[in-house]
This record gives sequence, structure tokens and C-alpha cells, in this order.
Amino acid sequence: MFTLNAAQARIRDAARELAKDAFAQSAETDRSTQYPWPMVEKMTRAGFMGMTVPREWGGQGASYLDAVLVVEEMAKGCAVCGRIAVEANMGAIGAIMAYGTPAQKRIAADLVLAGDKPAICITEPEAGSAASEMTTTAVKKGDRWIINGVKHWITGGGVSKLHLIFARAIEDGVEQGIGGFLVVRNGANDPANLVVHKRIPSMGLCGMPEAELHFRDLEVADDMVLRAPGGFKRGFGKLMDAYNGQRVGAATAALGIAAGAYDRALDFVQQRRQFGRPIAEFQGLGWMLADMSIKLEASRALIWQAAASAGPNGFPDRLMAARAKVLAADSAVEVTNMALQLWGAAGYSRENPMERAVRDARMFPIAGGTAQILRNQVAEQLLGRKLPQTRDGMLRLAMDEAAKLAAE
Ligand SMILES: CC(C)(COP(=O)(O)OP(=O)(O)OC[C@H]1O[C@@H](n2cnc3c(N)ncnc32)[C@H](O)[C@@H]1OP(=O)(O)O)[C@@H](O)C(=O)NCCC(=O)NCCSC(=O)CCS(=O)O
Ligand SMILES: Cc1cc2nc3c(=O)[nH]c(=O)nc-3n(C[C@H](O)[C@H](O)[C@H](O)COP(=O)(O)OP(=O)(O)OC[C@H]3O[C@@H](n4cnc5c(N)ncnc54)[C@H](O)[C@@H]3O)c2cc1C
Repeated sequence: MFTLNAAQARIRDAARELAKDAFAQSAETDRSTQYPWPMVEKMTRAGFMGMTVPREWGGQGASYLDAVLVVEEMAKGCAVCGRIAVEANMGAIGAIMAYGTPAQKRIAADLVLAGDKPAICITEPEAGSAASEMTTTAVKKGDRWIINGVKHWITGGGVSKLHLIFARAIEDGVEQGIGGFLVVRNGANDPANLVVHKRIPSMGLCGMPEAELHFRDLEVADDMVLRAPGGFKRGFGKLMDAYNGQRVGAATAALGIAAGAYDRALDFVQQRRQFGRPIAEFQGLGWMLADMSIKLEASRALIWQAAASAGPNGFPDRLMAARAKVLAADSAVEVTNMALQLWGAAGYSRENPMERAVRDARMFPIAGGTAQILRNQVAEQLLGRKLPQTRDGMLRLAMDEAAKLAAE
């Protein structure tokens, strides 16, 4: 069981205070679909952007556990702000701080500490869950790499400056594996060959742009290649290792949205009266509140366990991250729906925050590895073996096993 120490409690309390401002503007962010820049400025001043960046690069060297405390509180007030806190502390920035050159770390730290939320560019129209089937290429030409391809559902596309692009690295016509390529976008047309093709309208989290990005002969200098240990051959695995941090962050954003809805439902049922008494007195509603709190506490326990598994310079454990994300994402969908139900028709109104919480929560069993894919990953870790999802992968596995049996 975890108890927060005094420093962690202070971080949580500071975030809880700022989340009041975040809540005050969250309906307008949802309505306008505009990125909440005023809140980003406040989060930057509060030290919540880039808090996990090591001290030597100007950050606080905060742990993943510190960061999830901030993400949960910010997401309780404003789901978009919660997601901003995730990507400003985990995912791309975590990968760069682990694998980057000093120059790359300097660039990334300066951007994030000044309020940038990096974009991580993995998914393609034909490679979603099957992300390793991506077709975006980076072809080496002299001391540069030329990137061509399309990524979609890129969170922050159009507002983010720092981009970590996953692409197939090709040298001398030979594919080397999947690598990470860093590109800084400084404005609408810079670099011109990173095109924000369109914004994808979404159901929830409406102040966060989701975009389709086109790379058309986008040039990346060799010194902006993020080289993880093991080179391109291990590139995808190493980048996914870092991505486990963002999975824990996404789980926490889901938890925060659900916890915010729960708090508001708990208040509501004690105020709202029907049949001459507060609706909280109806046993069926009490059981709903009980189930909601159980799901939230269980999610928080798995999230904190996963965050704490990272250790000082590592990433959260893959199995723990997947478990936490599955539970928190599925629970957020259930808990926000129950919270809306407790508010009755008022919950269904766009004048109140409940319907927004339901829409905001819905992304989490999809993005960051779907609920189904992450269950596959949990099963793989439990069984200690790969569970290939392609037909030829299954066939190869069966043939290997048959060959082994024949040899015995
Ligand atoms: C991993 C998958 C894409 C399945 O693809 P494959 O079957 O080709 O992959 P594997 O053989 O399982 O893995 C290849 C390689 O990578 C290593 N790996 C994979 N996952 C992890 C991990 N979580 N942690 C550490 N290492 C990992 C694996 O061990 C292999 O390494 P070796 O070759 O053995 O050395 C698929 O399972 C998958 O994860 N799909 C989901 C894709 C996804 O999560 N996309 C997220 C996009 S970003 C986003 O959505 C942001 C939203 S947010 O709010 O955060
Ligand atoms: C709001 C939002 C933000 C996102 N942000 C980013 C981002 O910043 N960067 C980025 O790169 N991507 C991002 N994504 C993309 C996200 O990672 C993908 O949507 C996700 O990986 C699933 O891919 P897909 O949508 O193509 O679904 P598909 O892979 O086509 O899956 C469709 C359905 O089939 C199921 N399925 C697929 N394969 C299997 C299997 N083997 N076993 C069982 N079920 C399976 C899935 O679970 C799902 O239910 C975001 C998505 C959303 C919705």
C-alpha cells in the first residue's frame, strides 16, 4: 500500500489548486475546441510541464509517481489539461531523456519547460494496433534522412513543436528497423514538408487537436535521429519501452476524469431530493457509488504501482503499465456513465460537466493501445511467450513448435 510523503502531498495539493482554474475554463475549451493556452501558461509557471526532465537539463527530476499525481488532479478539472500533463512528462520526452544526445536533450528540455507538449507520431491509416506494420520511411541520403508517409490521430498536431516520428530506417536500400526521428515545428509552415493535412473532429477532449500529418520529403539531420541502445534493429522495442510511461499517464488521465465525475456525483446525490428525501438514501444508488469508488481505488493502486516500478532512470514496467491502462480506461467509461446516471436528466445536459466526462473518457480504451491489444500484452507477459497476431506469425510459431517436438 502506498502513502504519499510530504513532498508528494505538496505536489498533489498544488495541482489540486490549479485544477480549480482548469475546471472553470473546461466547458469553454470543450465548446470552442481551442487548445487551452492560458492553462498551459499556468501549468508551465507551476512547474508541471517537463517536471520529469532531469535537473541537469533544467527540470525537477520528478518521478513518474510525482507526475501521475499532477495528471490525475489536472484531469479532474480539465481532461485536456490532464493529457497535456501526460505528454509534457512522459512518452516522447521520456524517450529523449533516456536515449537522446546532449544536444537533443537540450532542445527537448527547453521546448517542454517553456510549455510545449510534444507529439508522438506512431499510428498510420493502415497501421493502428498493428503499429509495427507502419510504412512511413526514413531514407538516408548523405548526412540527412528523408521522411515520407502519413500519420493520423496525432495528438497535438498543429500545436505541438517537438515531434517524435516513428519510421522505417533505410540505408543503402536496406531496411534497418524502426527508428525515432526528431523534428521541431516552429509555426504553420516550418518545416514546410511536415504538413498538418487536417484536424480530425473527435467525440471528446475537444480542446486537444487530433491531426493527420503528411511528411513529404521531410529532411531530418542525422544528429536528430534518436538512437536507442541496440540500434534500429531494437529501435521499435526500445521506443515502446519508453512509451510504457505514456500508457501509465493515459491511464491516469482516465482515472482523473472518472474521479472528477465521481466527486461531482457524490455531491449531487446528497443535494438532490426526490420522494421527500435525498436520493443518496436510495440503496441502489449507494451501491452504484460503492462500485464507482472501488473501480477508482483499484485503478489508482495499479497506476501508482506501475509508476513506482520505473525506478530512478527507467520506464514503468510493461506488464504493470498495460494492466493499469486496461483497468483505468475501462473503469473510466463505466464510472463516468454511472455518474451521469446519478445526475439524471441534468447529467445529460450540455450545460453540466457529466456528458463531457462521458465523451472525454471514451478515448482511453482506444488510444495508447486498445483494451484488446493490451489484454494480449498482459497475456503474453503472463505466459512468457509471444502471441503473434498475424496469420503467418501463428504459422511460424506452430512450425517451430512442431520442429522442436520432432527433434525430441
Ligand atoms: C507491439 C504491437 C505493435 C504488436 O506488434 P508486433 O506483433 O510486431 O510486436 P511484438 O513482436 O510484440 O513487439 C515488437 C518488439 O517491440 C517490443 N515491445 C512491444 N511492446 C512493448 C512494450 N509495451 N514495452 C516494451 N517493449 C515492447 C517487443 O518486445 C519486441 O521486441 P523484440 O523484437 O522482441 O526485441 C502491439 O502489441 C501494440 O502495442 N499495439 C498498440 C500500438 C500503440 O500503443 N500505439 C500507440 C500510439 S500513440 C497513442 O495512441 C497516444 C495516445 S495517448 O493518449 O497516450
Ligand atoms: C483520441 C486519440 C488520440 C490518439 N493519439 C495518438 C497519438 O498521439 N499518436 C499516435 O501515434 N496515435 C494516436 N492515436 C491512435 C491510437 O493509438 C490508435 O487509434 C490505436 O492504436 C488503435 O488503432 P486503430 O484505431 O487503427 O484501430 P484498429 O487497430 O483498426 O482496431 C480496430 C478494433 O479491432 C481491435 N483489434 C485489432 N487488432 C486486434 C487483435 N489482434 N486482437 C483483438 N482485437 C484487435 C481493436 O482493439 C479495435 O477494437 C490516438 C487515438 C485516439 C482515438
